[in-house]
Amino acid sequence: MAAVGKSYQKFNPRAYLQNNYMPPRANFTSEDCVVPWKLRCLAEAFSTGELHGRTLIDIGSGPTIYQLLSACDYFEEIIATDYLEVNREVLQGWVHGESGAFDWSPYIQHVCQIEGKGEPWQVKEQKLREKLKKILPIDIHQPNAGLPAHRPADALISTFCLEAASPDLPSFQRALRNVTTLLKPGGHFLMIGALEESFYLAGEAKLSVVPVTEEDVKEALAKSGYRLHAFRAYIMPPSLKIGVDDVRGVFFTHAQKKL
Ligand SMILES: C[S@@+](CC[C@H](N)C(=O)[O-])C[C@H]1O[C@@H](n2cnc3c(N)ncnc32)[C@H](O)[C@@H]1O
Ligand SMILES: O=S(=O)(c1ccc2c(c1)CN[C@@H](CF)C2)N1CCSCC1
Repeated sequence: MAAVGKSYQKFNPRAYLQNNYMPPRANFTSEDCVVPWKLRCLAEAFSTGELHGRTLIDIGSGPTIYQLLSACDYFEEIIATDYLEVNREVLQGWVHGESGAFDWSPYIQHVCQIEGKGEPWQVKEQKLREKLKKILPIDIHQPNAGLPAHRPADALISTFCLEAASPDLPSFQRALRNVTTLLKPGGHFLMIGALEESFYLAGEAKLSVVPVTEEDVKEALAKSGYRLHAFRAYIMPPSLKIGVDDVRGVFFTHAQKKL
């Protein structure tokens, strides 16, 4: 794992955000685009009311918060985590409303629109800032993902982390087992990730990704003691392949840790 950690030392959060979360690659013009698809998967999962409680932990948050927008109405506290201090600092900057922080308002506006509650986006933004109580270091390859002893979380979320931080499939499966120890029995886990991706760029950094298929993800979840509620896949259109990665598709999965 030392090699993975070393490769992340050159990870540039701003380049990463540029490559994946800014127009033209990231756009909301059509519900068929991948960003609306991801946000809709998350909004629908939380709208069932099945996921709620005291604490939600986001595994490998990176410099992004879009993945937490639909969660903030259902949890008292949200804990973001990342391996890199540079990413934790970017998140802290957004929480504090620092000038120069990434503008997530298009994402917040879109989520308010699809949630259909008439919630002003500034209200949701402030709510998430208040709920984002901790931003902690994490290493998914360590027991308990290296987090300090903590009451089991009521739910976990993770987006594009496990496959992007694991050199091979056994490592991916072990990492899932490690993060699962953070989740209470009966707790829910929402994961979004890359299908059959082998690399991605983030400035100077070229990161290796373990290519996973739908079957690989389902098998890993079963091995970690989850019951699968939903699995959806989005196939990346050729227009979105611009060289910053070789992702073939995106998966969304909703799983529940067996009692
Ligand atoms: C592709 S980014 C995903 C960021 C964000 N969740 C998103 O949806 O865009 C992968 C993240 O995994 C983090 N990471 C790398 N190695 C890790 C490890 N061993 N444990 C936990 N996170 C790690 C990186 O710092 C990076 O923020
Ligand atoms: O949401 S995405 O599907 C997305 C978003 C983030 C990532 C990937 C894909 C693939 N590489 C990951 C590296 F691990 C990061 N998307 C890619 C097309 S443009 C908008 C963002």
